[in-house]
Amino acid sequence: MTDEIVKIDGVSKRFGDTVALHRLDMSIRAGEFVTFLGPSGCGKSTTLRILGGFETPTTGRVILNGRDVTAEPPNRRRVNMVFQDYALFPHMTVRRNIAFGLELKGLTRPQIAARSDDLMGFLELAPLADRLPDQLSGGQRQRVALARALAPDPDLLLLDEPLGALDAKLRGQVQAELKSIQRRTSKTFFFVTHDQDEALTMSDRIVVMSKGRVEQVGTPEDLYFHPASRFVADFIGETNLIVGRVASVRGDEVALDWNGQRLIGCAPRDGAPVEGGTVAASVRLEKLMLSETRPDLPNVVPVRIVSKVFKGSRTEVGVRVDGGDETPLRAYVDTALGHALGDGQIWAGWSADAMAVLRD
Ligand SMILES: Nc1ncnc2c1ncn2[C@@H]1O[C@H](COP(=O)(O)OP(=O)(O)OP(=O)(O)O)[C@@H](O)[C@H]1O
Repeated sequence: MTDEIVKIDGVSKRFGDTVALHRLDMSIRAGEFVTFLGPSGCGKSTTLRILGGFETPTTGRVILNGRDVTAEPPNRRRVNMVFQDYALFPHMTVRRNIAFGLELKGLTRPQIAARSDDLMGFLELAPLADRLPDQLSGGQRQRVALARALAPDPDLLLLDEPLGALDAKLRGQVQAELKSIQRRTSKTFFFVTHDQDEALTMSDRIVVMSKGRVEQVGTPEDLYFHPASRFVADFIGETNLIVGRVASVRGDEVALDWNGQRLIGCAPRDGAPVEGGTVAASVRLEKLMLSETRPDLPNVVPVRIVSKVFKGSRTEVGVRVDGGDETPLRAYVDTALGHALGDGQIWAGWSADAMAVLRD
């Protein structure tokens, strides 16, 4: 990779008997927003701490901008960190908080003032320059923490669940802001979270982790619409899991027998399933179409409505194959359509591309 800024080369980490991270190989491009996503204990913070130099890997190397930094302490790496609680100095003004790292680097006063002013202008903090952290809102504090971390011009910015302390509404705003700042600075962000919404909203690429191993790496769209495993399909968004028998495999196309129906889906990218075996497939709720007339789609099943849950502009409708007793399929439909659909038999349909056959 020509514009590679970080190379994680065979990195693993063991704490006594616990393997926090199995062998990890990965490359990060300059200017990329990469998110490590996974449940508590999956090894994401360990990876971040190894990149920052706060933890030494048991095996492997960390290459930063072409230089092996595995044995170097945090202050010798061009890496900076934004913490969950921002760790702003409470007795220092916004300006001093931002300037602090530059003072440690031994820059001259005019250089420090120029750099701090630049960043405060860029992040719209200038009017707040003389305030103390407790006179700021959560979103403003987040911007100061970012400005302080960006001030020494690091090659890599590490963000460990930095939005965890914000309430849901503010978090949405700050996510958009953070992504926009990352784009405008072209800095490489390594973000850690267990919140799938956050990961989908901001990342160029997401690494889904489970038990110290990478489950799947891909763009948000990739992971959402083409999850490779049951773990990823379950962890990211809401989905219908359809478990069937593999009737045939032709290239990317997999035919499944399910509930007396023949369904067509697409094979996982890392290998086709075995004919005759049992597999699960994922169909997102918004990809399942409901209509009173039979739709022209590769997957069409006759169903009856068993539940309707009002969710504002859309309604979640549960349907069951006519006469079947399997777990209902769920679909998001426009609320007006949800009202219009009656108790009689209707059709559920979806495209082959909307049905991702899963690895396990
Ligand atoms: N210093 C340590 N000593 C012993 N075990 C540790 C240490 N740090 C992490 N672990 C263990 O390593 C595993 C991975 O931890 P890690 O903090 O990387 O997970 P995480 O995905 O970041 O979880 P969380 O979201 O809860 O922070 C866990 O089983 C954890 O208990």
